Amino acid sequence: MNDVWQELYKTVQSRKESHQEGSYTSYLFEKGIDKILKKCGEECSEVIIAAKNGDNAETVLEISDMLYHLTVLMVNQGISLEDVETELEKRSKKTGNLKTFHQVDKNS
Ligand SMILES: N=c1c2ncn([C@@H]3O[C@H](COP(=O)(O)OP(=O)(O)OP(=O)(O)O)[C@@H](O)[C@H]3O)c2ncn1[C@@H]1O[C@H](COP(=O)(O)O)[C@@H](O)[C@H]1O
Repeated sequence: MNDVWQELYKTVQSRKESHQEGSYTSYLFEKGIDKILKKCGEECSEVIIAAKNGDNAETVLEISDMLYHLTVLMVNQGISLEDVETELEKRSKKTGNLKTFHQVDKNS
């Protein structure tokens, strides 16, 4: 997964650096942040509906769409894969998080 995601990240980065004719990614960068965020929101809703319907094949497609659009968002904002990896790594060192999250829930 890491290799595929790294490859995708590089492709998306190259689309940001130079416009490519017929590229959907270039189209998103041209439209800008509002469009990118709108697509992230849409894809998230589609993941929810597919999962709620118990359709795993459709859910996999929608998760992939979402990961792609999140990757475009990351590149747009200058967030690297390593930034996310570092955060996940940091969290992986801490288990037994139920109480922490429960407290956050109660306070919100
Ligand atoms: N992973 C993806 C990927 N997932 C989804 N999509 C596109 O995302 C779009 C979303 O579809 P929707 O039906 O939601 O939206 P739409 O109506 O087509 O378009 P909108 O006007 O709503 O944006 C479709 O056009 C898909 O083709 C993707 N487009 C590109 N990639 C990756 O990006 C690489 C570069 O692609 P290009 O930038 O097109 O060269 C590809 O090789 C892939 O690896």
